[in-house]
Amino acid sequence: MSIHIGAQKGDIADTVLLPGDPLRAKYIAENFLEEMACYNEVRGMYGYTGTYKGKKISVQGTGMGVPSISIYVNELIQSYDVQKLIRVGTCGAIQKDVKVRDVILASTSSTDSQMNRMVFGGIDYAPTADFSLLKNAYDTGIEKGLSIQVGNVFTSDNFYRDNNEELLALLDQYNVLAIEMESTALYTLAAKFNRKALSVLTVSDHMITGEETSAMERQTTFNDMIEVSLDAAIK
Ligand SMILES: O=P(O)(O)O[C@H]1O[C@H](CO)[C@@H](O)[C@H]1O
Ligand SMILES: O=c1cc[nH]c(=O)[nH]1
Repeated sequence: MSIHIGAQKGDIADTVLLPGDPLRAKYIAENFLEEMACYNEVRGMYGYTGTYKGKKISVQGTGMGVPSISIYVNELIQSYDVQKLIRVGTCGAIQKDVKVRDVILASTSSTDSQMNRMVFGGIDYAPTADFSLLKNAYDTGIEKGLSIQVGNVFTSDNFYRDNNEELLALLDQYNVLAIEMESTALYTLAAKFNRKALSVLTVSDHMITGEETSAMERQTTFNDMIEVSLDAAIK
């Protein structure tokens, strides 16, 4: 057991999907995994292990924001030796040609996260996706005929920002596709421990046009993202 995950070693697969919302973890386990069992209920942050197309896969909620996902990624790697970590999250689109329900593969992530500043000080580290996972996910998405975008996302410590309009204009100008709150931590920790990581994101709302999905849709569905992630994980 680790501090925040009540599993024994061996209960968790070496590949783990990571939704921010623990109820999305439950949805994925119940709808996509066979022979699944719940290994974690600590803090309601559900974790499940099952099989997908015969391969052992786990899915673990991470909570929202860099501090929360950092706890789960650290423990999954250091206590359970997890090798491949794939975030299955939601994001708000910035670019006009990115539409609600599109799937984004974050090749890299920019950030205002204080946690990375504490690690890197004055250096601008570039958190980066694992290329093999990114390629597998991209190829899978194209095979499925999805509207799939690859690029830079912005990981913010802040959901409600006072300077939102200025920030969106700046990120738009520099071709950032969308905003979310965890990818930088995932990529930075994966690099630190030499693991493979990818963030697959569904656009849940558009920050320029105001179009959005329902809370229920964010909690469940988004099946394209889940299938792309599971198929990329086992390729
Ligand atoms: O849907 P999840 O994976 O939680 O991701 C996004 O949604 C949350 C904000 O509503 C943040 O965690 C953000 O990154
Ligand atoms: O962090 C996030 C996630 C989804 N939508 C947003 O606007 N921000």
